[in-house]
Amino acid sequence: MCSLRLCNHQYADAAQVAAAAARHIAEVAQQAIAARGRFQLVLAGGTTPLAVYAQLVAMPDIEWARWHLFCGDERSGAADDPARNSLAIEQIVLAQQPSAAAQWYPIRTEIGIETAATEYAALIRSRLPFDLVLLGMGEDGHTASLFPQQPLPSGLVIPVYQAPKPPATRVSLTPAALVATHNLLIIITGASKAEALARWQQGADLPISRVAALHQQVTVFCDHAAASALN
Ligand SMILES: O=C1O[C@H](COP(=O)(O)O)[C@@H](O)[C@H](O)[C@H]1O
Repeated sequence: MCSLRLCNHQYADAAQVAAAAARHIAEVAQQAIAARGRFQLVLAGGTTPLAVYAQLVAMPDIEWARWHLFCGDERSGAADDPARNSLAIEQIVLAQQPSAAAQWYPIRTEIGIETAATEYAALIRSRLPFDLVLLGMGEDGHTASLFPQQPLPSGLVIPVYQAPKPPATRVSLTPAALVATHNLLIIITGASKAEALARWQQGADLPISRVAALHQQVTVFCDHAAASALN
């Protein structure tokens, strides 16, 4: 058990976090499909979740044709830009599990971030609530493309300008959209995240803490390295 109240599952390393997160997601998927006939999953960007996705596609008994895959945020660029979160998801998930492709909803930043944000808001409005939103956390406490020192956004999806982490222009689901979900799972690994995780524990006003505070039951999986500065 980790001492951050919300960090309720601590594992030895990033590989164990990925395995546990994949098991958790698969369990929630089974329950959602039994209850509602489909599983609506919002995928996190960045590098941390890639090992989770690799674990998921290798799992037997997953009904990929019933999985509906959304993105929590996207970086601007062409669809095949290596910086795009969607490209990694397509290469890891859809290349292995093509039956999920018909229910795959990337944020199309190639059409421009304002238009893409408007388009994605219209798409998800009719799909809420999600079944599970998966989030990572950056070294500055950002999550999705919600960065510190930005005004609290309204609506469901926003264009982001001047992000401190490249690329500067992005599209992000807002806190209101990210918490419109039955389950919220946050994964945090590595020593480079330790300071931000400790700041969250101490009550700092970070995007990750703002989002987590809006959901009643947040699950956080972290590894020992990320938890190393917690009290
Ligand atoms: O830019 C982003 O960063 C965060 C954290 O990424 P990671 O590589 O440190 O895991 C990620 O959660 C977000 O979706 C992404 O666009």
